[in-house]
Amino acid sequence: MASSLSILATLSIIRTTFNDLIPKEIRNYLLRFIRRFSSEFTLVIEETHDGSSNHLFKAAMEYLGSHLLSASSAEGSPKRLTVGKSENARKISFGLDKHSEIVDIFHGIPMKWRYNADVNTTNNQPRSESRWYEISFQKNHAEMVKGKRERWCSDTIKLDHPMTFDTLALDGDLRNTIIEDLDSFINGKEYYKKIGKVWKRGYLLYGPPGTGKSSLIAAMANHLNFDIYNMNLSAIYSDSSLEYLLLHVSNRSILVIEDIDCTVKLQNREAGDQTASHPHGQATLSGLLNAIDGLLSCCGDARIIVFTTNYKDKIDPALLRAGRMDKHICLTYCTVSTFKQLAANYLGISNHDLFSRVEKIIKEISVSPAEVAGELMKSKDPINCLEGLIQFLESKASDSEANSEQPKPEEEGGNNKKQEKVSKSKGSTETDMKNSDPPNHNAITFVVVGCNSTSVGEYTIKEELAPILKALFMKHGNIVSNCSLKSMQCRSSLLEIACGIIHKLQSTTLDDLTEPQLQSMLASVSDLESLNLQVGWLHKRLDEIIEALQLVKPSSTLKEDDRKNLSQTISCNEPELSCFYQRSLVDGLL
Ligand SMILES: Nc1ncnc2c1ncn2[C@@H]1O[C@H](COP(=O)(O)OP(=O)(O)OP(=O)(O)O)[C@@H](O)[C@H]1O
Repeated sequence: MASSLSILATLSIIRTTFNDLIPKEIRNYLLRFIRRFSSEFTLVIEETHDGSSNHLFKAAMEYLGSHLLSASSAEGSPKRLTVGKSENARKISFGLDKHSEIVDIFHGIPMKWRYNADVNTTNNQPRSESRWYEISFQKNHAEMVKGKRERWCSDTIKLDHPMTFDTLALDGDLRNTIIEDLDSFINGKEYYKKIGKVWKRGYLLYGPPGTGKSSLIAAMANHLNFDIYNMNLSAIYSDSSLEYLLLHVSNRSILVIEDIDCTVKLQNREAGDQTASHPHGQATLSGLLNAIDGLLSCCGDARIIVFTTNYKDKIDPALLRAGRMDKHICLTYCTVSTFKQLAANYLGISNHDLFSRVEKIIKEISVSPAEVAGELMKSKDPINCLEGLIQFLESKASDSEANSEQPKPEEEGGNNKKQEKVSKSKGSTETDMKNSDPPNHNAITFVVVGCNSTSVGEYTIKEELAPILKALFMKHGNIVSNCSLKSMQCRSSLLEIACGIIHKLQSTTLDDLTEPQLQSMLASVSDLESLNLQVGWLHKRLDEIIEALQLVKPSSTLKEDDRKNLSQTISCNEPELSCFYQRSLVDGLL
């Protein structure tokens, strides 16, 4: 199976490139020409392409490296193979010797692989070596191979985008914070090695549509000179396909999984049926988690993985757990500062009499940078653009005024999902979506989830917390069995509080937690204990996290001497401790 997928992958990438480079008419002509005069079709994959290294060549090499030994037992296979192990590889890999061939069977079709190498000379002096693979198969199988490849083609696309940190409008310190984070990651190879952590970084970008999540990814890639691989999870039909694709993401690249909340209904790890929601099967949550923690981790140098979502609350907490997504970055509606940056970029002006009118409305309504950028692109004349923008903003303001006068479905007791989405994003706008606003660290939302409930055994709990409750029961048993409150409804609510706290810990890094937040969680846990819930383990973990927080946060109330004492007691230095807790706020808890 893996072998077939690998061939599919390699061929599909080749086909994508072939299709990209050669116009359709010429392609059709070439195919007709080949069909008329030859019974064999050959694809040539050279080591370099357009002056830079060819990913397809690497993919072919890796595929052969891991499959040659088994294929070489077939009759007529070459008697010589090359063998080696590169610095970052986990196992030995094999290669075809120069000018040798091997036949691999794919869906019953023989595919002939040939490896060639030639020395280029100038004035009879050897200068460089050209290497290439040839894959040949019978032309009458072309349609079948095409059909099999189709679904792969859309899965992984390498993107080029001109956005940079100079052209991306970001509020306040966000730009510098992100650049510093990227730089410290990219320069941190030795540091990661020293602390025994895989050299990878995960970012979660969240915020309403059009606030620049994709643009930020492009700016990150351009800053680091990384490739971008955009993966559409809903088009991946199995974990092994996912695994294969991830294995073939090159080093120094950003793997992007956009709209993680809605592109795919990843099955929960506890759910047994992994194919129910898709007729062809589907990548699972555990497959993705394995890929992030395992595969992606061990095969290569610097890797960045980025998830984007419009609704952070809808993401499975397991994906948000600290250590998987190291940084959560909130992108927000347009502020005065982002508007000024956009005006400078698009219109080349840093001030104008009309600015004050734009700024006044922008402060009052939620408008995305994409919407503002759209207006600023409508004319070459700055005044026309600004007047158009003011008109647009005014009509948006009057629309939102009219909407706010309509009774909301929730107020009417309705349960309309679409409306729920709208009111949720409006809520976010008013609270934490403006990236200029300081984060409200003391406002704890334990349960930041939707309103659908589900049953876990005899208890009813918010759908999003169900996986946590199941894991909690597995590890700690029925913690409410001795509870002094007897009704299932009350017990369910208490379980929801405990799960809400765990959800919060799972989805936050130590950097983003404050002592008052933790003290408030601790107070809730003490209340639960006073009602005889068995949550001593959670109490203990919160105590540990508070200690760690005091140690790693210079702004905490701990005096320097206390900090040193604490550091000695825990026998861990500050960066180690910070790093440890980034990934293990909840490790072992469930
Ligand atoms: N912060 C920004 N600075 C400059 N341009 C922006 C910014 N945000 C959005 N834009 C413009 O709006 C367009 C759409 O933005 P982008 O696709 O990055 O938003 P998004 O948050 O990824 O949207 P979605 O959630 O719908 O995928 C971009 O191509 C860019 O031209």
